[in-house]
Order: sequence, then C-alpha cells, then structure tokens
Amino acid sequence: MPDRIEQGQLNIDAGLFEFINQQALPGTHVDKEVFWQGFEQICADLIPQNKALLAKRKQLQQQIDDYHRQHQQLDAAHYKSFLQDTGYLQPQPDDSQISTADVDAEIAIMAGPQLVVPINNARYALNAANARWGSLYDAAYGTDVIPETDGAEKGGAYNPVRGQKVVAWARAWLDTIAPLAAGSHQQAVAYDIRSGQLVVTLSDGNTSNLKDPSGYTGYRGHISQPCAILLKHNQLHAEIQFDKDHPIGKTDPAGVKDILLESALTTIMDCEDSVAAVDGEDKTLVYKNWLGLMRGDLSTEISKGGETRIRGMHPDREYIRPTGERISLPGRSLMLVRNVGHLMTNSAILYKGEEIPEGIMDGVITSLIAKHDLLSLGRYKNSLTGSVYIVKPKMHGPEEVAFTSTLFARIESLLGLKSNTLKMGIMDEERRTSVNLKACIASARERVIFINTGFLDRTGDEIHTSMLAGAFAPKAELKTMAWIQAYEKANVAAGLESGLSGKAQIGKGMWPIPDHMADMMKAKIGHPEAGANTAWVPSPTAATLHVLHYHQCDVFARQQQLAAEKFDGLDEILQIPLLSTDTTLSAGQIQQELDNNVQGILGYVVRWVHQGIGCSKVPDINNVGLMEDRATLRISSQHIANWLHHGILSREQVQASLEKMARLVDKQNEGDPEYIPMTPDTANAIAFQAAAELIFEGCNQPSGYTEPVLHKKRLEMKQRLAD
Ligand SMILES: CC(=O)SCCNC(=O)CCNC(=O)[C@H](O)C(C)(C)COP(=O)(O)OP(=O)(O)OC[C@H]1O[C@@H](n2cnc3c(N)ncnc32)[C@H](O)[C@@H]1OP(=O)(O)O
Ligand SMILES: O=CC(=O)O
Ligand SMILES: [Mg+2]
Repeated sequence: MPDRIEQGQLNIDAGLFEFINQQALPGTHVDKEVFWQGFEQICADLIPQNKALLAKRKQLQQQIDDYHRQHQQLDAAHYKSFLQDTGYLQPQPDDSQISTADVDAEIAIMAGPQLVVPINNARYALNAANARWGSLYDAAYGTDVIPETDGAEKGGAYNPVRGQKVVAWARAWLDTIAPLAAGSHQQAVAYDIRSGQLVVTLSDGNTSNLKDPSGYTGYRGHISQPCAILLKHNQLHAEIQFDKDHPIGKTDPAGVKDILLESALTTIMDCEDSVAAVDGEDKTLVYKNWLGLMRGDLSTEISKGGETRIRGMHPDREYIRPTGERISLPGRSLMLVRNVGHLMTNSAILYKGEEIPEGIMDGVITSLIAKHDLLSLGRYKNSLTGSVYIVKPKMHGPEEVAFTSTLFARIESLLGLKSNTLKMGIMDEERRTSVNLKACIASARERVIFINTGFLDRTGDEIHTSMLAGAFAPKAELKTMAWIQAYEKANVAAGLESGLSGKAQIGKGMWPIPDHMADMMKAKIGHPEAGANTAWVPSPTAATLHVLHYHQCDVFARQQQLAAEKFDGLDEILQIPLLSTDTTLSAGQIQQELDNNVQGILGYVVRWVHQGIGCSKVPDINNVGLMEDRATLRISSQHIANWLHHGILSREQVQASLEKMARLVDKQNEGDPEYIPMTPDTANAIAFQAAAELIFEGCNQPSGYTEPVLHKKRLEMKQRLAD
C-alpha cells in the first residue's frame, strides 16, 4: 500500500484514508466522493482565513512588544486605550445572550465534575467514560482524604482500621447527600423501604425518614431486602449498596458494602493539551478511539495484579422507582471532544502540498465520527438530544470564535447535519478572549455550551503577551495576584450575564496535583461557591471526591445570587503580574525557581518527545507529583524565557540547571523499562534539545506555545527510532 493517497488537491496519510473510508464513513449516509470533495473545498475556503487569523495574532503581539519597548513605566489608562486602538480590546456587545438548543441535561441543568483524559490512551479513556459512577469507599481508602496516621496506614493488604475510618467519613457525607429528618447516618443500623419511603433505623432504636422524602428515588434487588437504594440530591444520584456477605458489608451494622456516587457527569476526550499526536499515524489512533467511544465498542486488554481482563464501556444502570416503574440511568459520562486550536498544522493531510490546519482536520473528522452517535449506529447513546460537543481551545478573541463557528457550519453542511448540531465549548484561556469574553460568547451564541477558565494556558499567555513589560513574579505568586482573581470572577459574571445558567456550563480549571486529594477537598469547594457548575478533575477518583462539593453547594441557587452582583474586572485583569519593584529575590530563591521549572520541563518533555506521552505526573522540586501537559509546559518555559530576557537568569545558569536536572529526571524514571534517558550525551538527546529550545527560543514561540517545538522534536525522534 502506498504511504500517501492523492484525492483531488488533498494528499492523505494512507492509514488515515483507509480508516475514514472503511470505518468512519460507512453508515453515516455521507458519500465517500462527496466527503473528500467537500473536505477539499473547506480547505480551499477556510485555510486562508485561518492563516489570516494567525497573522493577526502576530501583528498584535508585535504592537504590544513595541508598546512595552517604548513605555518602560506602565500607565494603566494609556495602556488600556492603546489596546483599544489596536483592536485587541473590543467594545462589549449590547447583547450576548446565548440561544443554544438541544443541550443534554448533564451540561444544561446538572452540576458536577468534568473529567479530562488523553483520548489516545484507550485504557484511561474507557476508565473516564465509565467514571460516571465511582465508589466513595475506594476514593477515600486510596487517597489522603483519610490521613495515614494512628494505625490507618494504607500498606499492602486491607487495613480494617483504615476501613473503619473510611466508613465513618463516608457515612458523615451521607448526612449531606441524604439528610435525615432526625439523627445521622452514622448511627444507621438498617435501611428499609416501607410504603414507598426510605426508613432508616438508628442504633438507639429510633427510626427516621429522609428530611426530604423525595431524595429516595429507587432501589435494586428485592423491595424487602434491596441490594441498592438510589438517592437523589441537587440533581445528582448516589447509591447505598448492601451485601451482608461482602467483607465490608459483613462488618457494617446496616450491611452497607459501599456508597456509589454519580461522579463525572461529563468527560472531555482530549485531542489537545494532554496528547502527543504529530502525524497521520498518531492522528489515526486518536480518531479510532473516538469512533470506539462514539459506537460504544472501544475495548482494551488490561493486566493488573496478575490478572488480565477486557475493559469496555459500562451499560446503563437499572432501578425500580418507589412507584414500581423500571428506570435506567446513564452508566457513562456524557462525552465531549476537545479538538486542537487554530495554530498547528499536521502532515496527516496536505492541501496543495501544504499541511492543513489540524483544527480543521479535527473538526471535520471528529464530527463525522460523532454522526455514528447521532444516528444511533453503536451500542450506546452519548447525546440524547442529538448534539455533538466540541471543546475549542486557545482561541484569541471573537473573530477566532466566529471562525470556529463558520467551520462548524461548513462541517454540518458537508455531513448533512442540522444547523447548530455542533456545539462549542469556549476555553477562556487566552488573554484576548478573557478581555472580550462577552463578544466571544456572542460570536457563537447558538452553539455555546460552555466557557471554562483554562487558567494554565491563560497564565502562559499572560507571560508571553507582556514578555517585554518586565520580569514576572515567581510562578507560585502568579496564582494569587489580582489579574487571575479578576479573570476567574469576570468569567463567571460574563457567563451569567450571557444567560448560561440552566443552558450551559460555566467551568473552572484543572486540579493539577493528582495525589493531593485532601487539599483538593479544601480548595475545590471554591469552584461551585464561585458559581461554576463544573470544574476539571484529573482522574475518576478525583471526580468521585469533587462531586461531594456539588452536594454541599447548590450551584444553581448560588448562580442566582451572583447574577445580581455585576462584575467587570477589566482593569484588574489588565494588571500585569510583574515582580514588584520593592522585591529583591535572593540567589537561592532564583535558583530554586529555575530548578523547579527546569525539572518540570524536562520531566514532561522527555516522555513527550522520546515516548509520545502527552500528559504525565512529574515530581516537582519537593517531590510532589504534578500533572504536566502542554499548558503547564508553556508556563514554565515562558517563565524562564522571561527571567532570561530581563537578566534575572543567565544563559549559563539555565544551561547548568538543564544538565543537573536531566540527571535527576533520568534517575526518577529508572523504573520505566520504556524510558529513553537524556544523559550522559545530553547534546544528542532530542528531548533535551527540545527543552533547551523551548526556553532559549521561548520569546519567539507564537504566543509562547510549546506545540511547534514539541511536534518538530517528536517527529525527529520517531524518525530516529525508525532508522
Ligand atoms: C491544562 C489542561 O489542559 S488540563 C487537561 C489535560 N490534562 C489531563 O487530561 C489530565 C488527565 N490525567 C492524566 O492523564 C493522568 O491522571 C496523569 C498523567 C496526571 C497521572 O497518570 P498516572 O501517573 O498514570 O496516574 P496513577 O498511576 O495515579 O493512576 C493510574 C490509574 O488511574 C486511571 N486514570 C488516571 N487518570 C485518569 C483519567 N484522566 N481518566 C481516566 N482514568 C484515569 C488510569 O486508568 C489508571 O487506572 P487503571 O490501572 O485501572 O487503568
Ligand atoms: O486547558 C486548560 C488550561 O488550563 O490550559
Ligand atoms: Mg489549555
């Protein structure tokens, strides 16, 4: 078979071509010839627009750089009017109300965690799809929400002391999820269904109904001895499971073996920040997994603890209502797909000999694949309302949002989809989007299903945009300064003013410390309290814990309160978070900041470039594992580039740190048999070269993005491995 196929003016990777023709198109009522001709026409019409938008980004950045060269001391009012004059800052629209229709309940009227997962990792992607339901006992037992003190250590075998603490902790949560009219679930010794009501018997012999009897919504098993009782609170379900023969149920006075929580209401299958996909081969895997998820037949073999089994997608869950009627609840998370942004191109498809924008390719192909769900061609349904949810990242301002909308309209017409079938999640993660958010929303008002504060990319863009304004504050401080508080608050305010409540998600960003769940439990209650009806979590376990926050806080009521408080925040958002002039950093502080950033960069980049892994847990300088992806890399590399540019660091110092940390990172990865080290010959290690380029050429990367270097170096590595 040839490597590439010519189709009109398109030149397509043969593996991708075959996948589309033989797996993605059949059944969709889209004719092969019509598809490829239409795809070519979309390229002909939209590639020039895409290029023009990127040229505009560059031009605005040059104007901002020139401004900072000419104005060492920033005058806030003058700076703001400069941004208005250039068109960076646009007038607020009079009306930004959205009118999105046919949105699934999980997005419109339910509030809960949003899981994100690299789509090219089938094992994780399946786990994520199934993370709609999670065991609260497992989530507590396996994480630090139960401290490993006083005999409650995790150890190897099951520790009954820890087990008891887990049960007490989880029962305490039942008092939030299903409060009793009198007493506490901590004293429950029996759960019975009597005359259609849940009756809880307590250890003192008293009985209690639920404070809100409608919180009991069903059961499984026999009514006189149910194996599960279904609860509902704040639109979220929970299941108390009983089994007196089970090792845990046996020791529980009420025979409770577990509490299952409806957890990740939605999952973003990510083709972007957490993925390394640089050519036709990689993109084909991405699209194949998406097809498997849309048809419900994705599966993979898993070996764990000496056992091998097949992981597939979970079916829906069956219950009997108190009225006797049979019902089923979704067994899987509602899936969204994150396409890539407007910047990158990919060799998987060429148009007139040039790589086409990867965002156009993702848009066309992920939508084609989603048509399998729309036509119910697979085992399970994803959207019950006939929508396709595409998250579009890294857009700069309203024109770029409008361009995505144009692309979606063209795709709908190519695939024979009803107008506005393709919905849009707008990542508010570039500064030009934050400062024009309402205009961005208005530009896609019939499609918007979310706005989300991607604060990681947003921090990277903050540094790059104002690279020449001065040296930035240390990374940890950036998260606490006025600009970011205002950005988060203004995002919610814009969402509420644009009528998203009850129609779409107002989302908050990722918890990037996957093993620190106790800290997450303290911090992430702040998200629903701030009016966000969803927020990102890095794992199914985190989803099962974070959902507790949506039981604690009725977000939709909170949104009503907040809607009365107007907030603009533009002036604070425009406050550049520079190192204050009265701060002098010690040599030790500077070195620590540098080493920490370099360690994160190398730890992430080496797996990306040498192994093709797009998201990793990488230890920081204090040995805390951090979720690293393209966006966190953008921050670290831009931060060092900024300090280099302003003379806080020297090139030699950075080079020395790179060498030192490469040795450390190699050591940290010793246990991975697939790992390809960078030392001793760092100059010849492609990942090491990539890290150095990201830093030393950081000021010249478009918007400070890391993809151009990562893609180039990964392609080089793939070639080296193939030779
Ligand atoms: C800025 C942004 O764009 S943020 C969005 C992009 N980032 C992400 O999507 C992060 C998603 N999370 C991840 O990729 C991973 O959790 C990482 C890389 C952070 C950590 O991965 P690991 O070191 O392998 O995690 P760890 O060893 O603790 O857990 C592995 C188990 O958890 C599961 N798991 C971990 N993360 C996820 C996830 N996001 N979805 C589903 N399952 C997951 C795995 O399936 C595995 O379980 P299994 O053995 O039963 O298959
Ligand atoms: O995509 C998310 C981010 O924080 O960046
Ligand atoms: Mg991002």
